[in-house]
Amino acid sequence: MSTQPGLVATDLRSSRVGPVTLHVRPGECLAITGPSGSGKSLLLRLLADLDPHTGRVTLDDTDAQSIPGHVWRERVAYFPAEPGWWSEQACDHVADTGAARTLLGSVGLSERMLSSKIHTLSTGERQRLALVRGLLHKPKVLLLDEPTSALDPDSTALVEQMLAGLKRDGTIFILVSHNAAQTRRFADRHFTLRDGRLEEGDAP
Ligand SMILES: Nc1ncnc2c1ncn2[C@@H]1O[C@H](COP(=O)(O)OP(=O)(O)OP(=O)(O)O)[C@@H](O)[C@H]1O
Repeated sequence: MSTQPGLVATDLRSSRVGPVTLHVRPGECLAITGPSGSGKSLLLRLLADLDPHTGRVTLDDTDAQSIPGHVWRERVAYFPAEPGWWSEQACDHVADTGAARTLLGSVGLSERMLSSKIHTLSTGERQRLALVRGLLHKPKVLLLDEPTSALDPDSTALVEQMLAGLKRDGTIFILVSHNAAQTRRFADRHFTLRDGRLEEGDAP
């Protein structure tokens, strides 16, 4: 049994962010707000071990440095505000179309979308497809960077509903969002990133 269940960052820092120390427990969502350019995305990238840093990050006592980077990022998945694509065909990004079908439906997308080319999809469709792509690995931590910025209110509600189910099942969330109403709805604790450091406060 882990002695510190959840995601723990200790004295995490890079040239632009930190030191940051935090502990997010299973089923908890921590929201991070702060001015544009304050380093919110960079902090998510440090937690996903995508950029050079010092300090330590563990998930259920497993140190990020003790397992291969791609395995860490399947468990601690970073969803950037602008997802990248490595193939023109949508289906190439989804290994298990059966599992994808249910997830696509839950965020208001049709399975037919998998036969589309990425550049023909709308920004909001790409945003939801990127979410589905990452969720197929069943991550224990979701690092969400403006996850519904391109979505209309109905699609946003669907995405939040799907994410709330994962949260109830114990998935950990760190949500970066300029959408104050969304962070109030979804997050349990609220932080602002100021001068590279996290300050806990009230819901915005
Ligand atoms: N790869 C990089 N190399 C150098 N500087 C970078 C790099 N990525 C980001 N920065 C800089 O670091 C700072 C923080 O960027 P970051 O993307 O984390 O901001 P943010 O708080 O997420 O902003 P926003 O709310 O606009 O998304 C910015 O000044 C940005 O220009």
